Amino acid sequence: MTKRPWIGTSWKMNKTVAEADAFCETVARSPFARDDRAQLFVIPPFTVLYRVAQALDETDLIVGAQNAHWKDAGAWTGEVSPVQVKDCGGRLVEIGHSERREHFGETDETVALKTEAAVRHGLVALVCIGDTREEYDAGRTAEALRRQTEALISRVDWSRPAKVVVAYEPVWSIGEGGTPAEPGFADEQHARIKELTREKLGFALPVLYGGSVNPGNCVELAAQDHIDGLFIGRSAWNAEGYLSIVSDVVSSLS
Ligand SMILES: O=C(CO)[C@H](O)COP(=O)(O)O
Repeated sequence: MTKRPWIGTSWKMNKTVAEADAFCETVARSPFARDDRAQLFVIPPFTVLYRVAQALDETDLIVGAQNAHWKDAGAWTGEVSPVQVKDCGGRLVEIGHSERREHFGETDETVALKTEAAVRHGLVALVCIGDTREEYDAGRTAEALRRQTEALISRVDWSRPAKVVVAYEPVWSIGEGGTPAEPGFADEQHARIKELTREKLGFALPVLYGGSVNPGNCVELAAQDHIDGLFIGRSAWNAEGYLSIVSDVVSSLS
């Protein structure tokens, strides 16, 4: 069966309004703006979420937010709710990125609450999990992934349609100084996560790989049996870089 990979990027805390506009213009004009060989997605910061959703409205890209609270509204200064994300045109919420776990107190429990809320509001919950350098060095990758996977699925009402996608992002592979996971190693972890979700839910959740994806490793990573797509940071912040990875991956899989 031919794969239809997810290929997307989070801009993290980057891009002005003008830079966001330029990215969207390039992507919207490209042949990949409407291409059913891949599911493209882009996750801008909140400051331009509405604008990016509008700019990409005529394309097949999914636009999402980098976080959303578990409550619908209320006295939660500095937070944004899933209702507000939807209102801005967001269709996806990224949850539990390692930078939020490390710097903003995100825990397995808040990830579970946010995943449940995003799903309840019909959003795609893109939930990031990953082993830290210490866990990896101690041979505790499997244990870390089991704990985080069990948490993320724990509160969702699976008797209703639920759109949940997992991103395996080894913490040691992310950002400047990160080491991309070897494709074979990544594939083994993806297989593990998928098997665990199958065991618990009766079906396997899609699992994307993230962490130093670049033009040199994207094709091999995307070709792995259990890798359902790529979640890219730095190499996709420039629209041309993003589209070139999309083009390479899509043509290698077609
Ligand atoms: O979230 C990520 C993808 O948007 C992830 O942190 C990977 O970042 P990168 O190492 O800069 O690709």
